[in-house]
Amino acid sequence: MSIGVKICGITEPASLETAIEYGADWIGFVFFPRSPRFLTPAQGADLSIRMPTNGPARVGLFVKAQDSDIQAALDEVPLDILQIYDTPSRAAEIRNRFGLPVWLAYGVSTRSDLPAYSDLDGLLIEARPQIDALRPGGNGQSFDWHLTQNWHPPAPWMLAGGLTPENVSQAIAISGAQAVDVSSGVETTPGVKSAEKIRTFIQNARSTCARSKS
Ligand SMILES: O=C(O)c1ccccc1N[C@@H]1O[C@H](COP(=O)(O)O)[C@@H](O)[C@H]1O
Repeated sequence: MSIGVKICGITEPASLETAIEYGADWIGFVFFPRSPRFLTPAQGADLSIRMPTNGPARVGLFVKAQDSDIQAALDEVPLDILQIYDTPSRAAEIRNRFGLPVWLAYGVSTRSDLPAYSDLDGLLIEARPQIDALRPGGNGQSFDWHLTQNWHPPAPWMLAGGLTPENVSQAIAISGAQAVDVSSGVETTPGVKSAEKIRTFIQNARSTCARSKS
C-alpha cells in the first residue's frame, strides 16, 4: 500500500505546484495567526483555485479556533478536512457544526499519550510541544517513533513532527505509519518551502514500506 503524504504549510504557488506534481495526497493550509505559514482566507483561496479537481485534498489547520474563524476560512476556501488542535470534545463539536471530516492532533511523549478511543475521522500523532513553544506543531520536533509500535489506533492516523527527507523512511519503518505529514522539514527557512525537499520527501516516503504490525 502506498504511503499517504501531506505537505503542510504551503504559502506560495511554486511549492503547491511541486507538491501536486509529485503526488501529495493532502495539502495543508495553516489558519493560525502565530504560524510563519499563516494564510488569511483570501490567501488560502488564491492557492486553492490553483488546485486541480482530482488533485490532493485541502486540509485547513486551526488551533483553538472559534466557529467564526473556521467559517471565515470555509467561506473562501473549499476545505475537505479540518485539522484541529483542541480537545476531543471540541473537535467533535466542530465536526457536527461544519459536517466535515475532522483530524485531531495529539502531542505525545509517552505511550500513555496515544489515544485508545476516538470517534473522529483521523488522528495526527506528533511530538508533545515544549512548554515554551510558540505553537503546538510545526516546530520540527520529533518523538520516539517506537511508541506507536503495537498501538491499536482507534482511527486512521498520520505521523507528524520533525520529519525530513532524510529521516522519513526510517520513521515509517519504525512507527508503522501509513501516512506522514511534514511542514518545517521541507523548508529552507520558516514558512519558505523547498521544491527539492518536497520532491525528495515524497519520493523517499513512497519508496518505504511500513513494517507490518504484530
Ligand atoms: O505548521 C505550523 O506552523 C503549525 C502551527 C500550529 C500547529 C501545527 C502546525 N503544523 C503542523 O505540525 C506538524 C509537524 O510539523 P513539522 O513538520 O514538525 O514542522 C504537522 O502536522 C504540521 O501540519
